[in-house]
Amino acid sequence: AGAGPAPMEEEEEEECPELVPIDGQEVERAEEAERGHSPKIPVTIITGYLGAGKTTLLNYILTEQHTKRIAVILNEFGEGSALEKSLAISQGGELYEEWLELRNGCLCCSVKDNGLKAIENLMQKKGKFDYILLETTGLADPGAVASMFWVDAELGSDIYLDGIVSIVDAKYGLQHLTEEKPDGLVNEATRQIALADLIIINKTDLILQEELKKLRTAVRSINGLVKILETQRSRVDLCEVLDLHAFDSLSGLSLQKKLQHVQTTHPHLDKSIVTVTFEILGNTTEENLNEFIQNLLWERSVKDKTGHPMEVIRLKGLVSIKDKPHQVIVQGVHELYDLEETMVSWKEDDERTNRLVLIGRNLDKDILKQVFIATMTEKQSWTFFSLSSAYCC
Ligand SMILES: Nc1nc2c(ncn2[C@@H]2O[C@H](COP(=O)(O)OP(=O)(O)OP(=O)(O)O)[C@@H](O)[C@H]2O)c(=O)[nH]1
Ligand SMILES: [Zn+2]
Repeated sequence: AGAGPAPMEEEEEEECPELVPIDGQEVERAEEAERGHSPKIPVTIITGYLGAGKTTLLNYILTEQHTKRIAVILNEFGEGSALEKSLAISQGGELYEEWLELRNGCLCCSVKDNGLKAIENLMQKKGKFDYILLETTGLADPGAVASMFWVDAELGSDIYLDGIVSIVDAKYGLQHLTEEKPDGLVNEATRQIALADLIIINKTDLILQEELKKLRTAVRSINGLVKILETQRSRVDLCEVLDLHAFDSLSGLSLQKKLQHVQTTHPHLDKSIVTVTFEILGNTTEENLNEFIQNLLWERSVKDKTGHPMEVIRLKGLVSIKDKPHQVIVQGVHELYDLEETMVSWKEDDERTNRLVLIGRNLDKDILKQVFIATMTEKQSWTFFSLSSAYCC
């Protein structure tokens, strides 16, 4: 197995946006209010294996960030089923804490039925938050939680998913990645890396440079697209963590830049989750693109050479749809996906192209390319599917 691609953050110095001054925010709010709606509130999901440093990161953010009113939702599982969740709100350095009562232990269901409602109620009582941080339990699949917020945004909620941040324990990260699961399931640590929009390798004080390099290579082999930071005590530049806009069309421009650097990776650890990326010139149609994605994510009918269905955990891309003047961003998390037109327009017809990045298992680049090309050229029978659909256990 070759090494992963060169870490892109070294080539591509992404400028850190300045924090918006308060009066700027107020102007923005006033404008929004005039238009009759308040700004949507971002949710950042913070995931990572047990003890990786999630709470340390939350506390760091709460102490560093003074201009935003941040609500923190902790999804800590106790001994039995989690019947309560603690919700902390920070304002001007003070921390309020409340307990949410949840009907069952499943965060995705309970937040949906009850948690989001609880957040809304709380906002009515205490005034709006500017930001929500959600710490998942170390064993959670962030995909389920992410899907929920993502779907909810489509349904007109005033909360939207901003990004998934995964913290990796520098000392035990490699060990977590190699953990065997029954039934050959992908282990949690790997899943958390595959889904992340940002990875923070924390506790670098505990390991040698050589070990850190190994871990970085393993992380990169799983997710060829993600930005990787290394920290101690989860101390990061907040602009690297907050307001990533990883799931909306605003990420169109930055994704375009990133897609230039991402490379297909090679299986590194046993569970062979890899990143596959390819580019195909030309136009596709919305119907054909939907069919391609649905065959992949829903039907699982796209198989590798040995007949195993390809399993996609995360999907991102910029594609060209016939007759659409702008690039279209494709986003997928597990079975959920979404197409959205970006602000980036195609300058000339001869540069129209489709770039996809898939993270998952049994992914075969050549087969994927062929299937994509086929859906571009063949006339598919017209079928109606809604663009995204809610999934929940
Ligand atoms: N040596 C070292 N210890 C750290 C670092 N960051 C956090 N810790 C410690 O690691 C322990 C776990 O950190 P937490 O922030 O509670 O981790 P967590 O991911 O929230 O843990 P759970 O919620 O239990 O899954 C705490 O004792 C922290 O003080 C670091 O960079 N270096
Ligand atoms: Zn559920």
